[in-house]
Order: sequence, then structure tokens, then C-alpha cells
Amino acid sequence: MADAFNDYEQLAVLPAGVRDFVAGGSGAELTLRRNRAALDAVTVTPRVLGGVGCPDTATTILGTAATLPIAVAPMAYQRLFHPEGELLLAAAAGSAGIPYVISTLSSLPLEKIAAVAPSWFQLYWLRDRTAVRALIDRATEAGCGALMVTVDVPVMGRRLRDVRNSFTLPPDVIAANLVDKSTEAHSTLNGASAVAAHTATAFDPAFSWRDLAWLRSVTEIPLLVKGILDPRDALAAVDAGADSVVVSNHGGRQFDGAPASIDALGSVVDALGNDFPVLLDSGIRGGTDVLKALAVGADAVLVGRPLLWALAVGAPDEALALLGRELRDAMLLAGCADLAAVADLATERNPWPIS
Ligand SMILES: Cc1cc2nc3c(=O)[nH]c(=O)nc-3n(C[C@H](O)[C@H](O)[C@H](O)COP(=O)(O)O)c2cc1C
Ligand SMILES: CC(C)CC(=O)C(=O)O
Repeated sequence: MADAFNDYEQLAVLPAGVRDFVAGGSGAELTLRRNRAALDAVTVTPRVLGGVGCPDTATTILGTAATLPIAVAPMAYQRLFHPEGELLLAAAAGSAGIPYVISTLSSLPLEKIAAVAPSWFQLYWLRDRTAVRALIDRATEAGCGALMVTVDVPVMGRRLRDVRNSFTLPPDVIAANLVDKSTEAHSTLNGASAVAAHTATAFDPAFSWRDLAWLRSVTEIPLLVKGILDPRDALAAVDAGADSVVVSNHGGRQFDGAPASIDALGSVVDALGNDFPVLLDSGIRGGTDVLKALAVGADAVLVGRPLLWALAVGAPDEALALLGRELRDAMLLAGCADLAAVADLATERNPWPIS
């Protein structure tokens, strides 16, 4: 049993290459580290004597009712961490009452995952437009409640840990949704990362606003654009028909030099206005981080790596229960009866970060 949501990284027993694939970032991992330093540097001034008692964490995210302002971030290849992979994590999300986001690169077919819990589908933009269309249709048919299109991976960031490890997927972990390309991440060329080689052939590096407008024209499903950091791009996403944006630097795995997501959040919220739904990810490691993100202006967060470590331990349900408890504790300590009160808290970026 873990004591804190962030404990599972220590508890997980995984091959070194898999551990590095999860923990690593791109380049010198500056943005990866910045995510944590910036969240640590945010201070929130608590309110007192509000008679809170039992804080209410319930919300609605893009029309989906959720018990917490949290969704499971889309993450590829979850059978790397547990034989049941996506099914176990999605079921835990379903029991916790929060949305699970199925990755384009899930290691089980999206239909099987959507059958165990209310899910959204994350879309990577493939060179093959017919394949993109097929994924949208399959996700819709499977009952996915929203489409989250990822816009910060024209190509995978150079993950030096994966390159140095010549990281490849084991034979039983496949990209189950991609009919022709499901096993391409299994062999390396010249000691490169096989995952990087696969995405370089599969993903369209020229993905553009015009494609996003096309996507909007072919589906009425709620559309989230994941990977926004600049307020001008946030406005362009809204122009293209997005229903929400996810402020994200992909957990420091893409452009190494990007700001921390929490530092980019304020200007995006200012540009879009308080009523437009904005999500955030990258660096959320506990209930206090969730509260900070909401106090700075997010409506909800995506939680990433800690849930993969928890999956490896076989305890994603316990992890989500802990995260919920941490959020309720943080709300009580900060004097917030509900999430509207969290949005009203005063925040500052402390010039003397703790670490
Ligand atoms: C192992 C791993 C796989 C990921 N796969 C995807 C993916 O398939 N699609 C996607 O949009 N983001 C993917 N991401 C990024 C996450 O959705 C999220 O943006 C990131 O993990 C947030 O950072 P954090 O984990 O440090 O909180 C992946 C992240 C990790 C660690
Ligand atoms: C295989 C990758 C493109 C999946 C991903 O988004 C990531 O590892 O960050």
C-alpha cells in the first residue's frame, strides 16, 4: 500500500528500458524538470473558517460527469506495464468516476477498452488520412465521449534515454489500433529507438490548422486539442472549432525548451476567457498539484506517469483513491468547499522554489 499518489514510481519493478521510456524526456530534459520546479514554485493562499467539512470534488468535463476534476492522460502501450494493460487502468478510472483517454497507440483495440469504462479517444495525426478517418469512425462507434487530438508531436522529441537503450517493444506489445503498422516499433535500425522510428513513418509532420478544420468538419464529437502552450495557438484552435484545449508540453517529452505547462496556463486562460474549458497536464504528482492547476485557471487536469507506475504495481484503483483523498485534503486545508472555491483562491509564483 502506498502512502502517497507519487509513491508508485519507487514501488514499480520494471525493465530498465521501460522505466526510462516512461520517466524520460527529450533532449537534456530541461522542460521535464521545469514542469516540477514550476509547480513547486506556485503558492496558493489558503482561506479559513469557511465551515467546509466535506469538500465536493465533482464536476463536468466537456459534458462528461466526473467525480474529480481529473482524467487519465492518453499513454501508449500500457501492456508494457501489466498484462491487462489499458483494461486495468481504464477499469480503475471507470470505478473512480473519471474519464479514461485511449491512446491511438494503445496496445489493445480501442473497442475493447471503451467497453470497460467511459472513454475518450486520443488521435495522432497519421500520414494516411484514410486511417485517421477510420480511427475517428471506430472511436465514435465505440461510444467514446470526446476526441483529443494531439498537436505537439509532428515527430517524436529525441528521447536520448530510448536512443541509448535502443528501446524496442517486446513482441507481445503492439499498436493494436493500427492495422498495417501494428508491429513496426519492434525492431531498431542502427541502435535507434524503435518507437521513434515507427512514429517517424506513421505520423504526419506537416499536420496543420487546415487538417484540424477538416477534422472538425467530419465529426460532431466534442474536440479537445492537446499540446497548446501559446495563447495565439489556443485562439486558433478555438477558431478551428475546438471545444477545449489541453495546455501541455507532453510531460517534457517533445520540445525541450518549452515552458512548464503551469507557467503557460495563465496566458491561455486569459486569451480564451474563464468560461472556455481548459485542461492542463505535465508534472501533476498529487492532490496539491491538482488544486494548484485549478487555482491558476484550469478546469481539470490529465494525470500521466504516476498512473503507469501504479499500473505496474497492479494498483491503479488504489492510486486514484489516494489522489482523490489528497485532493479533498488539499481543498479542506485551503478552505474550499467545492471547485468553484478553488478557482477563486489567490496564487503566486514564488521566486524561491523549494528545490
Ligand atoms: C509512456 C508515455 C506514453 C505517452 N503516450 C502518449 C500518447 O500516446 N498520446 C499522447 O497524446 N500523449 C502521450 N503521452 C503524454 C501524456 O498524455 C501526458 O501529456 C504527459 O504524460 C504528462 O506529463 P506527466 O506524465 O509528467 O504528468 C505519453 C506519456 C508517457 C509518459
Ligand atoms: C510512442 C509515442 C509517440 C507515444 C508518446 O506520445 C510518448 O511517448 O510521449
